[in-house]
Amino acid sequence: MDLHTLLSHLHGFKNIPSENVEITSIEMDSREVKEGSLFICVKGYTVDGHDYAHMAVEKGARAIIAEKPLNVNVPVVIVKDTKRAMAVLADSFYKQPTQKLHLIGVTGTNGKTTTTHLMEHIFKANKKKTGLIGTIEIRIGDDAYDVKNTTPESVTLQQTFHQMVEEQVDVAMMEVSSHALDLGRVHGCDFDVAVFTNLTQDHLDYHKTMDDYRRAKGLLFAQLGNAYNHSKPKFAILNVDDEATSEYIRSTAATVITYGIDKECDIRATNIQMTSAGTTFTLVTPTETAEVKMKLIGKFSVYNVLAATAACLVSGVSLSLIVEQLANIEGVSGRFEVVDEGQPFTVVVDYAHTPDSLENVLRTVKQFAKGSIYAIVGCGGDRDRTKRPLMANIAAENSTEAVLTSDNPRSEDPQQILEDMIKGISTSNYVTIIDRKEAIQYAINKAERDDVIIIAGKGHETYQIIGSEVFDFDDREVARQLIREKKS
Ligand SMILES: CC(=O)N[C@H]1[C@@H](OP(=O)(O)OP(=O)(O)OC[C@H]2O[C@@H](n3ccc(=O)[nH]c3=O)[C@H](O)[C@@H]2O)O[C@H](CO)[C@@H](O)[C@@H]1O[C@H](C)C(=O)N[C@@H](C)C(=O)N[C@H](CCC(=O)O)C(=O)O
Ligand SMILES: Nc1ncnc2c1ncn2[C@@H]1O[C@H](COP(=O)(O)OP(=O)(O)OP(=O)(O)O)[C@@H](O)[C@H]1O
Ligand SMILES: N[C@H](CCC[C@H](N)C(=O)O)C(=O)O
Ligand SMILES: [Mg+2]
Repeated sequence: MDLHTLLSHLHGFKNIPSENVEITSIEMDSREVKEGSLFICVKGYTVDGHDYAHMAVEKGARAIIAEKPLNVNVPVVIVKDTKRAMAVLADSFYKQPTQKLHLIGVTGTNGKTTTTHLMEHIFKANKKKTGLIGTIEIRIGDDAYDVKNTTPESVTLQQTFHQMVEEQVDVAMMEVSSHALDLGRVHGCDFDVAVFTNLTQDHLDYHKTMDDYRRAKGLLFAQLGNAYNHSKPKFAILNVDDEATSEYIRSTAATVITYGIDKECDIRATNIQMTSAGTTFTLVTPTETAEVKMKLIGKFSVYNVLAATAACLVSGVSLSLIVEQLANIEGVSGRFEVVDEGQPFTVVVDYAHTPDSLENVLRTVKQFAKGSIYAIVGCGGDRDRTKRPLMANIAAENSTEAVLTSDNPRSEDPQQILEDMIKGISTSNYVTIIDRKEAIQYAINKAERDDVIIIAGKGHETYQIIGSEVFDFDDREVARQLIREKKS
């Protein structure tokens, strides 16, 4: 595509350079630039992409998009906000792929990965080719690709949608993080369905206040229906039991479908019965009622199932197929994943890394545990510090013994993170063990028949980030090995 055609998609933009050039790719990282690239300079949190413009030109960039004049010998197009321009240009370069897909976006503090994976399972059973973008990986059909972020930057995102269109994907579902909404990564995406799971504390390092965080998530619902194709019906699927929903209802032009448990709504679960082996409930929609039986447990799982069900229903899947599929869903990698080596106690690996998710998961364990509960918990470095004392307190209050340890300390001192955590605890039922493997070993050595060990925070992650080094570490593998050692 040539530069002039590409720039014509920047609405109202007049500052078009006289020289036209052929553009063969869009890049925001100078290291990725190839002959023919358009390089977009983005001011980051670590460095400023403008400082890499020369390197980009040396590597073959034919034009630059920047926020200030640059002394280089290729056309420089100056815009106010390169990130937002990048999203629009990427959408145009890849020929508006989201207009050709049925696109479902899921936002909320907890449950995004779980909800999108439930939907993927149901759509696949409905014989649709699926695309999935989120924390664990990108999937197109059955092919998986690694990801760096839950919601990728716009260029990667649009390129992924383009690949999905090429591979004839029918329905795409993605997690939309608050960072992505705030940073304009999904600007220009034509969502057909937007789902809200819940809003509780997280990411206050980035958003500063809960109001800012709530507003960022709300952008998904405000954006819904404002994009290109107004003739297609748009749906906002909202959790009626969450306080933020009333604001999101006001901010969207789409048809609102509410779901929940406690309050009146369109898609509701009643008569919820739970054992350690699974959950049953009656699912009531405006037109149908069905009995759901599933292996997932916890009230939070019922919410995720309702959200996924609502999104599938408005996308044309029958309730009978949804209910049939819910019965055989095993769960999502690293979410309440049981490590079973035949030991007489239970070990669960879970991705709870926020106060609310930790409380939900520990309360669920408490409901069924016959013996002691060991809660192994850490808090990420370079992330929301205010959640540390809250999470430690929740761990101590809802367990027999909390084992506080490291969870990706990154550039921070792990000992300091533990000290931030223990400030929230007023009881004495905790130990601190910096080394995560030793922490897991401590609990496994202590566990007796019927006890439950919950290893929280890392779920599917297969690494531990200490300083700038990334070490192999998989809670499930470490636990498995230690259980075997204990048995022998
Ligand atoms: C805070 C944040 O969002 N950071 C993202 C940001 O990094 P950054 O601002 O540090 O980038 P930078 O290193 O300063 O680089 C600035 C620019 O210079 C360019 N550059 C840099 C070096 C070079 O040699 N040449 C060059 O051109 C970079 O490509 C970039 O365009 O841009 C990177 C490139 O896209 C992202 O990968 C990175 O996400 C990091 C990994 C991250 O941890 N983000 C988290 C906070 C995040 O976004 N999380 C959300 C939510 C997670 C959830 O709750 O599920 C997510 O969606 O993942
Ligand atoms: N609906 C929910 N409400 C509260 N907690 C939940 C809910 N669903 C899952 N959880 C808890 O949160 C953890 C993370 O779930 P999941 O990965 O689905 O969330 P996410 O929103 O994708 O998280 P992230 O922001 O890290 O991508 C789970 O392991 C579980 O402990
Ligand atoms: N997407 C979340 C994941 C946190 C997972 C936890 N293991 C940590 O590293 O803090 C984040 O980057 O804040
Ligand atoms: Mg996720």
